[in-house]
Amino acid sequence: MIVLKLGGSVITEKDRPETLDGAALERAADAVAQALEAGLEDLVVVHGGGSFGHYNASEHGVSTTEGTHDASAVLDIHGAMKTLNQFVLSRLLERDIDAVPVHPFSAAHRDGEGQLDLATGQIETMLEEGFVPVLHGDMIAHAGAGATVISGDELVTALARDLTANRVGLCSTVSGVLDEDDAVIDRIDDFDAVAAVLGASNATDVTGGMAGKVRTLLALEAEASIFGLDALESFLEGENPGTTID
Ligand SMILES: Nc1ncnc2c1ncn2[C@@H]1O[C@H](COP(=O)(O)OP(=O)(O)OP(=O)(O)O)[C@@H](O)[C@H]1O
Ligand SMILES: C=C(C)CCOP(=O)(O)O
Repeated sequence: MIVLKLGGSVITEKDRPETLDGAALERAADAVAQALEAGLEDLVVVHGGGSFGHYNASEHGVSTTEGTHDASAVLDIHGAMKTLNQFVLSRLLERDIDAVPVHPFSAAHRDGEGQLDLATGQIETMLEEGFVPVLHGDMIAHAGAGATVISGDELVTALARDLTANRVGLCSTVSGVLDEDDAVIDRIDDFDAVAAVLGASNATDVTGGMAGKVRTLLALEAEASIFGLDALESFLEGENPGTTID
């Protein structure tokens, strides 16, 4: 089974509020369709926010740790993510992929320690029935904080662990984690060894950019690959492009 994240920085124009990168999303959808046609059976797709969600969250002062009790703020952020989810679903459906939505707001929460609890029974059943579940970064209820943001990266790690994924891929706008000379780092197994080169996103981002991504993926037992859109096909074919986090 593969858990694949389509980064918001790839499928949207991250520096222009609520703007899709239509061409990039079409390319990603083509690569997914090709892999399914070639025999890939179990695939869970997660997408990030890019210019949907992050701007709204930032305007409302909400992040993965700073919550809100204002339902209209929750709906604003959740609504933006659902709009993007609808775009992703429709591009997949156009390619005859049986993609169905899973909205984390109704399927997950954090406890008082910030620990994530994500229901996965419905996702397992969707997979067994031949669907491709498509989740997204979202807002979720958070004990003691109202509701906070959950990133697609956190969802990827929780899904990979709970569904025992064989392969985990994060398709982002960069060809991997880059070092100080902008060369792709082949493998990362220690946060401190690369902390100096890990930055936030270069656009509005409430979930920590590349530093947040690497930290989250290091907590996962399975290996994960971070790569660019050019390498999505090769990842889905079984290669390990970009940076491997283990
Ligand atoms: N060392 C680094 N190597 C690569 N990218 C880095 C590095 N440090 C910071 N970045 C930034 O991290 C960004 C990727 O993180 P970002 O969270 O934006 O990706 P994403 O997951 O594709 O998008 P989203 O969070 O919207 O889903 C890059 O576009 C770049 O600006
Ligand atoms: C900003 C929101 C609501 C979700 C962000 O998810 P990410 O882009 O995967 O970090």
